[in-house]
Amino acid sequence: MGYFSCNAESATAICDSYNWDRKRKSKTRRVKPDKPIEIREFLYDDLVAATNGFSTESFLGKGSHGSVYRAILDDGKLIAAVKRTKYPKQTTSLGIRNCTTCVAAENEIEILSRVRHPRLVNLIGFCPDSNDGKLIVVEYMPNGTLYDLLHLRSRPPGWTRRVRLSLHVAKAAQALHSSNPPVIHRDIKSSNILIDGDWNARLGDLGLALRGHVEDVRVRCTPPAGTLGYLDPGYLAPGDLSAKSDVFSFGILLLEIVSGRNAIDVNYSPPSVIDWALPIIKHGDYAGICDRRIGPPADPAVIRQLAVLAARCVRSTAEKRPSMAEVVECLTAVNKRVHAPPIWNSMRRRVKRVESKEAEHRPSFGSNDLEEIVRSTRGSRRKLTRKVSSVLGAEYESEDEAMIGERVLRSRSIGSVNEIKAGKGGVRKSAGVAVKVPSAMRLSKSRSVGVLGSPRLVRYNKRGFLLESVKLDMSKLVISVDGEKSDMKLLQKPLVSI
Ligand SMILES: Nc1ncnc2c1ncn2[C@@H]1O[C@H](COP(=O)(O)OP(=O)(O)OP(=O)(O)O)[C@@H](O)[C@H]1O
Repeated sequence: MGYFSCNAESATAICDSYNWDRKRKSKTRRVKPDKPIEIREFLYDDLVAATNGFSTESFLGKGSHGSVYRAILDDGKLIAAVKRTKYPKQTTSLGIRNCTTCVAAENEIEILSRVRHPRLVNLIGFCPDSNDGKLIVVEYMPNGTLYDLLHLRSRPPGWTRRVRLSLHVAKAAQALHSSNPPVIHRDIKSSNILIDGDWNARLGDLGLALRGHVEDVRVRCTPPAGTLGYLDPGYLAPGDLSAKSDVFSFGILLLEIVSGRNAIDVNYSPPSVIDWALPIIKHGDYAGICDRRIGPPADPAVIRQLAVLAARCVRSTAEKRPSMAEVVECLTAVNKRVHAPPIWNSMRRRVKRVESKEAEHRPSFGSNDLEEIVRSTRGSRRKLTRKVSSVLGAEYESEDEAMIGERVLRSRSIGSVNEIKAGKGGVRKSAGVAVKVPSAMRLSKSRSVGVLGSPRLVRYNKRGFLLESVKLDMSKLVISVDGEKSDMKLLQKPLVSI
């Protein structure tokens, strides 16, 4: 027997339960009898005491259906969250059926009393005799919402955490979809994802959820609902609803997780994350949708798979979207990848670290027309050698070797410009740039350390610390070295005075 109404005195607190997992019912396995979900009934006064009279100190947040408070119960042994859904004043007992707030509260209790999962914000109990509204007691989530994590924290989460949280949400949605009868959440969004004490994501707020098969009268008669920005555009009438509407909302959430931008954000053009991200993904510029605060993940396959998955979830034809089970499978693979990156990723990360260190010191030259050349100041080669070797994790016997070492390694890691080999003088070409190279001087004279195989001009101070690093546009640049005693000059665009 399940829970039907909180108003009924006889409301049953023990309901049918662990039915989300189809595998549990597989014929090949011995099916254990389902453990009943225990739902507690709380006294109003106990909840008032547990929340210190619904005080501001206990206040956790406010949603469209009421406020949420932290409650200390069972002599401090249980910390829970109490959702206080206030009924509008004009609501009479007859009007409760038409009051969306009342329906949402009833609905949440009814569904959560039948479905339980480690990735959901599970129901602990309720208070049946509150006269001005409903009190729902759910598991307390001490680390806020995914929305806070993505948009309000000063330190944004990294890729490992983002992928892990996405997988948790997908698992929660899959659990709902695979329960019998299925549950469609209808309001998957970052503010409905709560973060528990172990930093796992939990899907909460089942106020709009629908339990039943799509052909059931109740499902067929419930008007569309959801949150703008996450709502499936194909869900215009009750009959359009399917689990794929949740998949759409999840796709938007995934784009939000990857990009760190809101589902609708007027600071972007276009404001809708889907209109903004899809053209970029279609061009194959997966890194272009990454949250700029953290940059793309070390392994490009991670962002590619996330972007492609999100794009599949938000397809306009619902049938073409993957099922939530498929989404879980895909994210499980991405999660493995992001946790155990290939060995070359560590190399890539080290090079990135070097680049970001350079960027910290980079002055703004007011021009983007710069590509890569490397140069050092006089008398600093020994220090430079040390710096380079420490960065690259290798020691070099001589300064010449160090320069060649830096040139080759940089060139490989960036992989964009041809190498210029040290040796006899003459004119060499690299990436379409003519470089006059005097013999011997490049590496043995202290002033100029030569041209490296990457389009960046770097200046060091006397102590060998990086002062500036400038990108150069190789197509507009000619570099010449005026004999053995002089430095390199930029002939066409003297943007940097050395
Ligand atoms: N179980 C919980 N544990 C801790 N804090 C919670 C919990 N549930 C909700 N909150 C906090 O209360 C706030 C309001 O939650 P609620 O679910 O009522 O609304 P919402 O999801 O933010 O908005 P809406 O009702 O419009 O969907 C949340 O943003 C969160 O900060």
